[in-house]
Amino acid sequence: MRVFTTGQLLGTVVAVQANFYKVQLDQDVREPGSRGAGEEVHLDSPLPLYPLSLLLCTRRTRLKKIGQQVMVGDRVVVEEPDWAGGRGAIAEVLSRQTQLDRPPIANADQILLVFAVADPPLEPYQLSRFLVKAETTGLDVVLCLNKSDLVSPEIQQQISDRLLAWGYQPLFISVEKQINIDQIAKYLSNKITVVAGPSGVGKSSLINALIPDINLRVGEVSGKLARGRHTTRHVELFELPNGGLLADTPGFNQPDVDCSPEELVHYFPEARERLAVASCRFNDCLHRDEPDCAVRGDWERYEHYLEFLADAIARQTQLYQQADPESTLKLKTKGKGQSQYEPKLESKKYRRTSRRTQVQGLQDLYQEEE
Ligand SMILES: Nc1nc2c(ncn2[C@@H]2O[C@H](COP(=O)(O)OP(=O)(O)OP(=O)(O)O)[C@@H](O)[C@H]2O)c(=O)[nH]1
Ligand SMILES: [Zn+2]
Repeated sequence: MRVFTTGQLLGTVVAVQANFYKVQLDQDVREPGSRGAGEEVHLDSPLPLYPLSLLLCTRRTRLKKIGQQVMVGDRVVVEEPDWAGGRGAIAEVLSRQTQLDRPPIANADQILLVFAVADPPLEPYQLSRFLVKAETTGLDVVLCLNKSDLVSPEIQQQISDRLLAWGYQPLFISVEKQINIDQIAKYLSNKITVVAGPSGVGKSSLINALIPDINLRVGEVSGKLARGRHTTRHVELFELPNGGLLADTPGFNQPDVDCSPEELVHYFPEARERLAVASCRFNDCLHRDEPDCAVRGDWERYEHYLEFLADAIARQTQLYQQADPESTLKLKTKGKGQSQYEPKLESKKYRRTSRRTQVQGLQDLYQEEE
């Protein structure tokens, strides 16, 4: 445990409920030999209401005054622990390594994308969409394919080869047959991981397998536990037995890829690979039918790229129109019959999005299914 000064503790915010923050301390203060703050705790005294490594905290007035928000995943300094009551106060928020705004999660390291090889069938286009969406966050993407018990090793090899060409190495698992669950656990250890994937692929089953006592931890939620099904923006981090935290989120079906047309290409590893060794003739190439394009070619997902690009352009046009309905959009024609709406005046609001804003775009991953 990193002790800043006497009485200060370091921990991670694992849940936010109204103005209360559930903070998991870095070390269970009951452990013998742990220092600081724990002096008043006697191991033989009656058990407090709260586990000692978990404190329900408020936010110091000073933080409110400076407008410092506290998010799930935040690393915080806790003061004035009241061990008997399981309470404390957040005095400081350490600077964030990463930040997702929708859902609000600080310091996530990676996205665990869960799909199934069958039941529901693996849909390349849907998978592609999820992958691109995940790439827009800037976090690492771990792809795991569940229900491997339902297809032969030959089929698995075919899927694997295909996805390798996309730039991803899938991990085949089966929650039901307990295949490669320990492998997944290794990937997740000591990291903050956001779980995502369509409905019915086995996310709940996987989480239950990874965290056997999760039912106890989410005892207040009834029915299908821990999936946050009844809340839109509720995010909770669950502790993995071997260290690390898992952000469970509601399922989602077809996430919208909401990036600009220019940046889309960077979310395809295959295209990135091409651009690493060659350049397009034009700086603002959108890789459609421009001459001397380094990206266009016979890679499987090029078709997906074109479809997402059309969406991105349509969305951008709509944005411009919303920004200034009076503005006359002129249809700019490029090369052979290729056309695109461009505003006459560049609006400051819509200049190229920064990496920072890109990182905020997970919203659609977490839209609740109807
Ligand atoms: N054959 C097989 N079935 C599995 C496996 N893992 C999960 N299932 C089944 O798949 C179905 C869906 O599993 P869930 O864990 O509810 O899937 P989910 O992704 O959480 O679904 P949502 O809650 O709708 O997002 C259940 O009937 C599971 O029993 C597996 O490895 N093999
Ligand atoms: Zn190009």
